[in-house]
Amino acid sequence: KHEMAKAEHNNVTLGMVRDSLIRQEDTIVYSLIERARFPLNPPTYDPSYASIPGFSGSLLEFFVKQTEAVQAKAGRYDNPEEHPFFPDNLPPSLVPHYKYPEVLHPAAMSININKLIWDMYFNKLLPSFVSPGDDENYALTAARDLECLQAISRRIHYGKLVAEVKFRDERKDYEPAIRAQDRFTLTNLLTFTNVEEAVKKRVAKKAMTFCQEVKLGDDGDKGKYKVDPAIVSGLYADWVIPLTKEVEIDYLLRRLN
Ligand SMILES: O=C(O)C(=O)C[C@]1(C(=O)O)C=C[C@@H](O)C=C1
Repeated sequence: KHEMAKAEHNNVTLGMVRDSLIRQEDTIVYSLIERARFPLNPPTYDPSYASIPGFSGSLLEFFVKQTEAVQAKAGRYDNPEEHPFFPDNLPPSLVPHYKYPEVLHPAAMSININKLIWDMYFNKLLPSFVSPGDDENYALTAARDLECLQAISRRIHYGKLVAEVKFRDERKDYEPAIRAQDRFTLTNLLTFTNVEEAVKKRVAKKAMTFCQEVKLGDDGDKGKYKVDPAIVSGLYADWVIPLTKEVEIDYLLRRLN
């Protein structure tokens, strides 16, 4: 009974959640375009380059840890949609606590797959969409990387909310699979192949639209993109959608705890 009251009170629908995922596609595509303005800039990631007093690690790690510390103090991680990449030793929020509606099961707090997202981004994605080379803009490079990581992380962890809404809509189907801790059945229940196909197509189309050079007059440069649309749809097919589903399953497995 308590659960029902909560669901009604919060009233989030699958349509609303999907609208947010669609809007987040824009943010992800744009963040990749912004990063692609710079070449790979390897020293950004090289611990022996930075030699920052009192810090051992790369310039990127320094930038991300310091930025997350400031954002934590400003309250960013009070928002259940936000997940830090370095959650250990983050300073507490210094601002008045905003009471976000409690939509998710408390177990949601223990799910953070940013380590996986970090490795995927730096090992697989980044080398595939930036040009090799070095223009020495390391601070800007680190800032653009963090924007990409945060946008991708927010989208993937949104799976918690997607799963919660699906669970509420079809509780009697989900409950037995959760009690049995049956990943296979849960995967089948939460998968909508047609939706996944539409996401991939739409993302490719957005990449084609946002990534083309806008020119007045002749269209001489058609086919030249700031980020290859195939890489963006590949990112979704290989990583974003599978990891969103992973978060959904991780969440559902704990949903009755
Ligand atoms: O829209 C959903 O239902 C989701 O769970 C999100 C999503 C996605 O990542 O885009 C993941 C799994 C579904 O098969 C379809 C789409």
